[in-house]
Amino acid sequence: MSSSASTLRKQQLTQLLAQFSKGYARNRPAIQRVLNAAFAIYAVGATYRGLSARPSAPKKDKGKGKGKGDAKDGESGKPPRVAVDALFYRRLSNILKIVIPGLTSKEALLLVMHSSLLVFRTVLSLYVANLDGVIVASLVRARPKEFFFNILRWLLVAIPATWTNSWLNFIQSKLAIAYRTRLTNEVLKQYLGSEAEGPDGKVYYKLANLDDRIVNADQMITNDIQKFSAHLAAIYSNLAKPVLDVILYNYQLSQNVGAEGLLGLTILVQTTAAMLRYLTPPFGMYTAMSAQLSGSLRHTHSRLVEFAEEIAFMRGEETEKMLLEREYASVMKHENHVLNRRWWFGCIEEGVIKWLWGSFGLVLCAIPVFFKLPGIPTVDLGGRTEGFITNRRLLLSSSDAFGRIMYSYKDLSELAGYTARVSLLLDTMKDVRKGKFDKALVSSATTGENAEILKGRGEVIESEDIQFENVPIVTPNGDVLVKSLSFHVKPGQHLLIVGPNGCGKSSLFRILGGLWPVYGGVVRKPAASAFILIPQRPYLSLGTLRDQIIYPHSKADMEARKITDADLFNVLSAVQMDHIVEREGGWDAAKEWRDALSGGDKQKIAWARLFYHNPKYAILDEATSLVPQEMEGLMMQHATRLGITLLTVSHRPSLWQWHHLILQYNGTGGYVFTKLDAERRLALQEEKQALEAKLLEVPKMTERLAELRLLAEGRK
Ligand SMILES: Nc1ncnc2c1ncn2[C@@H]1O[C@H](COP(=O)(O)OP(=O)(O)OP(=O)(O)O)[C@@H](O)[C@H]1O
Repeated sequence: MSSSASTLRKQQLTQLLAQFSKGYARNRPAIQRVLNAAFAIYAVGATYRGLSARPSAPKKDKGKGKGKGDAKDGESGKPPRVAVDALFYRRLSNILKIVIPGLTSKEALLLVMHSSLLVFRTVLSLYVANLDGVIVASLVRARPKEFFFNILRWLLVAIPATWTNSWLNFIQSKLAIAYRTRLTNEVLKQYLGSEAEGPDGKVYYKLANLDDRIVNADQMITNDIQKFSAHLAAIYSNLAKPVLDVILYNYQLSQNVGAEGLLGLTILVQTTAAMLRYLTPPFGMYTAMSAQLSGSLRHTHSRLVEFAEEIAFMRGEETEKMLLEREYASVMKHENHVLNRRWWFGCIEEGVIKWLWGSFGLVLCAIPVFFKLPGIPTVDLGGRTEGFITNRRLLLSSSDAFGRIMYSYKDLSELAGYTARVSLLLDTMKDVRKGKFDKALVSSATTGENAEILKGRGEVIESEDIQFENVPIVTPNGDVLVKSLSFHVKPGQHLLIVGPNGCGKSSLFRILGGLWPVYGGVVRKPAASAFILIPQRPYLSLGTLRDQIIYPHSKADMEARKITDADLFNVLSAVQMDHIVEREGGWDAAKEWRDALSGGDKQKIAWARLFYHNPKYAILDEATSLVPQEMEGLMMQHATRLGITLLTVSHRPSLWQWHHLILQYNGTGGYVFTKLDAERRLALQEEKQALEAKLLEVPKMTERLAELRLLAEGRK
């Protein structure tokens, strides 16, 4: 009884299975369609999930401004927090708005061309995969005519294929250049924002002096932007094309071997891919760190070039070498570490992507050979070979495309690294333009009255005169040099500023020039264009001799002012430098003027520049320290004759006679502002010096007196 029941159950089961396979075979085309559609959705979804943001790590620096945390991490030697996360996509989308400003922009057009070519290339590849199978089949079937005809087709396909690849590379490079240009233009616009923008300008100065976040802006603007652009241009083809390829190749493959096999293969590939992704080292962080370290090394080298003379005289070679070696060693340590991680990751990657997935694929290609698939007719040896070759090629292309999606995660991480660097630059510039600075403060800045001063903001009002009313002088790191400074200078009244080193004499000029913020009180002053500064070591630009005198004007500006070379010659005569026109080879001679002129000559050229511009006010910061006294007198006289009001910092008493007012700092936060009676002051100075000289004699005289006393007493 029981055995007949089990036989019945078996029969029922067999019937059920037969019904199922009949039903499956009947509905297979529909099932295939569903599986294919599911695969396409899955491929896009998996790629999206793989590339989409993981939640950013929580910020430790709560309360600080946006971007500050990253910046601090980046520049303080700690690894910057860089990953393919929400923060990366936010940063990237901000930068994308700059590099692709609109749908009708050149960049958008290039992207459309690029995408069309990518699709075209995939279609060609599908055609070539089929052709490959057909060629081998004609070989196996020993049909020479068919074989040669197919070879001809192969050669004909090569024409658009090679053309497409060349075009793709060309357009990708064009895109990289276009991105770089957009980004560089935007950065330069903000970096060198003109003074017409008022307090928002002079970002290059503020980045270097008022903020600690960026130590090597030059490296970021040149190298990092270029690398970012190249990566961004490449990532599109590295991602878009493989995703398209995976879908199209797999669709074609599923037609040949059945969507079921493909489903199994996908499950296996995805499992190993997840493992691979888990093992991927943080390449984004490595890239950002690498850029930061090499920037720092370059910065140290550029300091050596800039201060070569000073270092040579100080015999500082050993110290500089040590500094350079230390920087280089940090770069190398990091690069070696990255290299090691790349090495072992490369082994695992190739093992999995090429070999393991390759074996899965071969099994898949064998399905139509070993199993009879419903809906696919039985074929001869040639047909089987054709199918195998085509499938294998499709599979190789598909696994190559999938591999590229995997590899592109690495590219994406690197792009995240460069995106972090470029964003740091853009964010810091934005903050600096808004007057938000991030600088290490001195300890006194956070206590008592000083902290109160730092919280405040003063008022700047445009006026003909220069008037400070209760204005504190505060350094960028929060050191309060003078708590409340008040003085008033009218046009024509030359002001002399004196005081011990580091008391804030030049800092006053930085406030006048709009470089440092005003923390309190009221500053009345003309626009920054009414000032010309002559420092002790004047700046000489790249360009011709003429450019040195008229800087920052161009020759066109000069001509627009109706000034000729003959006028410039007169300007040079005023500082007794007219001979250099002939000596240096004419007005259009261009050289490195920093090296071609002596220290005193540079100061005289800067004075000539002052006479050319003829501004309302001249700021002279030890501007005559290297010229003879009689020359100094001539230059002062000429400036006064032109109606330029002088604001002078100098330790030379010979300059006193040219000034009407004096602002004297005492070095401990106090000051005296008064009329300068040069004659009286000189007389007092002379008397003081005479007394000091006499005082120096006192010990000698005391000693001699003691000797004389002994002699007088007859003891010697
Ligand atoms: N960019 C800066 N960042 C931080 N501190 C600065 C900066 N520039 C100047 N200081 C500080 O401000 C203080 C005053 O400098 P300032 O150049 O005004 O001195 P000074 O009176 O002109 O001295 P000297 O006669 O030696 O030229 C100094 O302690 C200096 O360290």
